[in-house]
Amino acid sequence: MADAITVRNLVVCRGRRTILHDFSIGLPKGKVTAIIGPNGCGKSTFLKAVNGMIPVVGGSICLGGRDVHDFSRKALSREIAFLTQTHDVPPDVTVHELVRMGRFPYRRLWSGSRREDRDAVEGAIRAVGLEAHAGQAMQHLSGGEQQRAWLAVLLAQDAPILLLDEPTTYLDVHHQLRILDLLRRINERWQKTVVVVLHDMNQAWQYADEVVVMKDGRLVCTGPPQAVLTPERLWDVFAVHTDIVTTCDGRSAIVVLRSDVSLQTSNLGKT
Ligand SMILES: Nc1ncnc2c1ncn2[C@@H]1O[C@H](COP(=O)(O)OP(=O)(O)OP(=O)(O)O)[C@@H](O)[C@H]1O
Repeated sequence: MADAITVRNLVVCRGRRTILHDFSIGLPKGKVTAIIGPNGCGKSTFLKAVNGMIPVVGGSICLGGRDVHDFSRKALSREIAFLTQTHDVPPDVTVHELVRMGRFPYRRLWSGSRREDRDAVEGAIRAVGLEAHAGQAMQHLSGGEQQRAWLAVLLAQDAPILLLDEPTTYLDVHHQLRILDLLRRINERWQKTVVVVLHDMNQAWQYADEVVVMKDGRLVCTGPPQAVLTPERLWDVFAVHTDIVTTCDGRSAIVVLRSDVSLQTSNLGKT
């Protein structure tokens, strides 16, 4: 299986701190890869580096043999669409106007709105189920509706690689699964490469072809969910006791039994 993104010996620093240490990985083309790891381990930093948004101190990040830093911003946006964790929306921008911004990589100077742009925007709004809100200002939408609007921007961008940083934050459980189903469908129908940061290990278990486990800015391991998300590893990485159970529909799932309370309570008396 070819890699859509090849990362070799990546080192990223923020200020004086090294956040990613000698990080090497291949993210397989046409697959759904979930990245999991504790808060602050460098997941967002990794996605931002892949999207060429932050400087790297060492190593390389290549798309089809070409370093991401050799692409112009517009050319890279035709290859990678990135849904960040937080968003700033200019006041009074409607959902439709926002999603139209996803077509920026295809705009030419002086060209008006083309039919394919309009189709892409309307298709993306439909895909996330926001048709009824298309004319509404973003600031009047709920957190979950706003999140779906941002996802529509990503879909309208129509890049072969989608990077998503916690796309299910703010969503109720129904919409979380709807978004993950949608990503799966997009992946299967158009063979897009999806790389998604998830905190819910069961979502990674169910939706990902590959899971990347990170800790302290380093790669712990990568592989199919069942091989990677073992109770032993989840203990090592998250300090939680888990079990793998069979559900009533014959599938398997991870159950979190308890966290290592002793680790937390032993610190309570310290100031
Ligand atoms: N601009 C910055 N300046 C300084 N430190 C930063 C900056 N951005 C991130 N960091 C630090 O880098 C580390 C990794 O942050 P990052 O956001 O990549 O973690 P994460 O794994 O995505 O965390 P979370 O699960 O909480 O979203 C954190 O300790 C964070 O404080």
